Amino acid sequence: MLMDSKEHKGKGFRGSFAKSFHYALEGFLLVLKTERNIKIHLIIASVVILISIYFQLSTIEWAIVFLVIAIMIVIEIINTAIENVVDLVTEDYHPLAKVAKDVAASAALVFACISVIIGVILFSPYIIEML
Ligand SMILES: Nc1ncnc2c1ncn2[C@@H]1O[C@H](COP(=O)(O)OP(=O)(O)OP(=O)(O)O)[C@@H](O)[C@H]1O
Repeated sequence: MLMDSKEHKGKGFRGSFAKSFHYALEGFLLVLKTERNIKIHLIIASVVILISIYFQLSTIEWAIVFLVIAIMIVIEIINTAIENVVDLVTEDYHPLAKVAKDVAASAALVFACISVIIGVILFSPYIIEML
């Protein structure tokens, strides 16, 4: 059984959980350090948060803002993982490597477009009111 084999290796639940958390954090820091796109997303997210503070969004609007930011960041993280796996499989040009990377990147593009639409829906009433 899984539990038995883990206990056999001397890894209790807490030990393995702490290790998993550590590796996940390492992964996130690596993405932050190496991926240009994630830096751009974080800068845009900071600007959106400042605008949201200025307009004093409602609780549900804040929840939408954070959800959109979180989904965008998660897509970039998964995209980075896919890119690395593709590079691990082949360093040569391969049509399937191109498909995998381009399709993964398209997820970020599609959600970026959706985010803009959500942003327009969310902020346009505040902007119109200001005019
Ligand atoms: N092994 C490969 N075979 C075929 N095409 C590839 C391969 N590696 C990359 N490409 C093509 O080059 C594009 C850019 O790939 P690359 O690995 O440089 O990602 P990137 O543009 O640096 O992504 P990001 O900016 O998110 O890190 C891919 O979207 C794909 O079209």
